[in-house]
Amino acid sequence: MEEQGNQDKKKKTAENMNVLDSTQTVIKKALDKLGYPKEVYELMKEPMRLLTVRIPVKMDDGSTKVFTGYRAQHNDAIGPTKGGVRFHPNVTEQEVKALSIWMSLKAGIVDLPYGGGKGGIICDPRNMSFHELERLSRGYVRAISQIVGPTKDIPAPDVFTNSQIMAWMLDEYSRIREFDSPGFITGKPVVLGGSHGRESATAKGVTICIREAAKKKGIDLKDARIAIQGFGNAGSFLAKFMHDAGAKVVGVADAYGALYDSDGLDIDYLLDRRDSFGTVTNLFKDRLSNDELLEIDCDILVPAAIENQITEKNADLIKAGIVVEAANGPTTLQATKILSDNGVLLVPDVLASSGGVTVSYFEWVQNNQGYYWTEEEVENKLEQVMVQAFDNIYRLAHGRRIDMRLAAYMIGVRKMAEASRFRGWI
Ligand SMILES: NC(=O)C1=CN([C@@H]2O[C@H](COP(=O)(O)OP(=O)(O)OC[C@H]3O[C@@H](n4cnc5c(N)ncnc54)[C@H](O)[C@@H]3O)[C@@H](O)[C@H]2O)C=CC1
Ligand SMILES: O=C(O)CCC(=O)C(=O)O
Repeated sequence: MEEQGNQDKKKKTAENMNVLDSTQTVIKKALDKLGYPKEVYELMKEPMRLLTVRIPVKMDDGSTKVFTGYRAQHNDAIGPTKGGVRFHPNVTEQEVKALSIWMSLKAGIVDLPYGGGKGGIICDPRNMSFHELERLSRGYVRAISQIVGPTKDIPAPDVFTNSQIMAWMLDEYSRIREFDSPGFITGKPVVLGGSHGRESATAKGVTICIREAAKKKGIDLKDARIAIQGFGNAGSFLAKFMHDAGAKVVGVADAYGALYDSDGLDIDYLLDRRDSFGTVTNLFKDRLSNDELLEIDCDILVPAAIENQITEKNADLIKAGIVVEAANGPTTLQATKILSDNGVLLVPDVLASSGGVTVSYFEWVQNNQGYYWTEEEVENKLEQVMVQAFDNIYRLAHGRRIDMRLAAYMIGVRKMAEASRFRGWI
């Protein structure tokens, strides 16, 4: 089946699609607005540490394949670094670096005692067997074991990784260190010390942001029309929460195309039929393209898949009045400006998707204290954190007449800059 990524077509434009470059641009603006000297930007523009590893894996057919992986640690002035591990064919060093910076910003925004980290392996798990994936996951942990750990850098799930992969990684780490160490990783199965509510946490956080943004725009969520690009962990739970809230989910997309129904899709059926990689559209003949999904008539649009989906090519064609970024980096800077000029309320990734790392933090705290919370406790705490974070950023954006992305970066970098200064690094 042909993947519908529209990357190649988009690369031909002059628009800057380099996610690291774009992030650096906004970090610089945020630090300038906060009045920090240029040394602070020099420190923050790149991760402090990046490890590249080569992981040999015995494949089921007896051959050996060598995979390239990365772990980036952006800044550990506040505490251990933290962030997911992505298994995807398009993983690059630049992407992992940008993703680690975004994790630092998220930690600042929701006030967690962490810096940002992120990992990735160039691979396509959709074409690998269960056992090959286990060997790859364990090999990655062996390769990065020196720089990670519960007080150093704590991995978690991201695109095409899940609680099973976290379980193998935990087991491998515990074997290397010769003690059981649940706080090494989050997003684990609950029976291995995972937190209730972590699986749905990213989507819960996005749901709270949608609710708050809808209030600002005077949109009633009941009967609001929503389109979601991505039907994996973030996108599928979100579809369920929106459906349960009475909204009409009129469009969903995965890597192979999109489904649309102006009367609302049958979300329970789609959830039942989707596979573990968030694929569901392949079951239908009548599909739209991913590009078409972004442009459908709806009130709320949620990119929940990969980077660089909303660009200067399609930003003007977006009909939604609210765009909430569940994915990391789905909108280019040029497109951010176009949406803002068009009066679209854009809730940026570093805020909207921070529910995942927030509950990961709760998981780590529960592991450290050996005392576990109910799902209700987790959800109440997440609600408080997200509402506060949304309010801080919305108020700053309005007060300073800037877009919410810049406001989020200003709030996200501040504590890290202060901690780095107190440590005497800058
Ligand atoms: N899982 C988590 O806790 C968090 C995830 N995120 C972000 O949310 C986004 C989605 O992540 P998950 O739902 O966890 O991943 P997932 O692996 O569960 O699902 C990924 C979805 O994206 C689709 N997809 C993959 N390649 C695509 C392409 N080239 N074009 C269009 N769609 C494509 C897949 O078909 C699938 O539906 C990512 O940007 C991730 O970094 C952000 C914060 C936390
Ligand atoms: O749960 C975590 O620690 C990290 C989640 C993540 O990778 C992200 O927010 O992009």
